[in-house]
Amino acid sequence: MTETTTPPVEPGAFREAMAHLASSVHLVTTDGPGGRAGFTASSVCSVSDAPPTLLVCINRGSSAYAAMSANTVLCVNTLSGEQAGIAGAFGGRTPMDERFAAAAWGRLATGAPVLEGALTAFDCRIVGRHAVGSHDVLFCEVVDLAEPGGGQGLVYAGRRYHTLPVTVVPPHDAAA
Ligand SMILES: NC(=O)c1ccc[n+]([C@@H]2O[C@H](COP(=O)([O-])OP(=O)(O)OC[C@H]3O[C@@H](n4cnc5c(N)ncnc54)[C@H](O)[C@@H]3O)[C@@H](O)[C@H]2O)c1
Ligand SMILES: Cc1cc2c(cc1C)N(C[C@H](O)[C@H](O)[C@H](O)COP(=O)(O)O)c1[nH]c(=O)[nH]c(=O)c1N2
Repeated sequence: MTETTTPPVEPGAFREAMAHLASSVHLVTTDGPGGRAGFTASSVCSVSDAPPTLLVCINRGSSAYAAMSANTVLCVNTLSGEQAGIAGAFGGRTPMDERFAAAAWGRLATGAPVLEGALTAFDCRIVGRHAVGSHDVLFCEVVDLAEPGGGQGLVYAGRRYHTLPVTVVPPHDAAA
């Protein structure tokens, strides 16, 4: 009997397909005994609102991985359209001190760096993790929120950054 096996999808073909998706862009930051670190992330998703929980996917090869693991806290800083430059700085190969020198930072409950002017920010404790392929999926309980910074969202799609257009919503009676 001849066995037929479906050829696996090549990583390059998967990434090519993924390049069609649009994602919000975040800086995931941490500080604590393992040191200060951060990276640009698009693989971030809401999991639950009770308790409020996000997931963050981090490549175990990332230079931020050891600090994220040791500190067990992180902040998801969601970027606005004016903050594409700092997404580049945190997107790899730039020394950590240079990444953090590119912006102003505060702190909330966990002590993880909170980006001033971020569209929104979620201060989190890492409550679970699951290794999948090259990445760890971090389950992050949200323990504090930043004041919204205002502005339009930054979107990564087609390997480029875009700013969401300003949407003018007509008043209810005008739309009737
Ligand atoms: N989830 C991730 O780890 C992730 C996401 C986006 C970009 N990146 C990295 O940023 C750099 C620039 O990315 P790009 O969009 O210009 O080109 P790309 O062709 O490497 O990636 C296209 C898309 O594939 C997905 N992707 C890329 N690398 C991945 C990985 N290692 N694991 C899971 N998904 C992955 C992302 O959705 C990305 O937008 C690359 O080094 C890429 O690996 C990583
Ligand atoms: C738009 C965009 C989106 C993402 C990334 C990059 C860019 C440009 N990178 C890659 C990540 O930012 C980069 O690998 C780290 O900064 C680690 O690089 P160093 O090891 O520090 O040089 C990334 N890495 C990761 O582990 N999870 C993710 O969700 C993403 N998303």
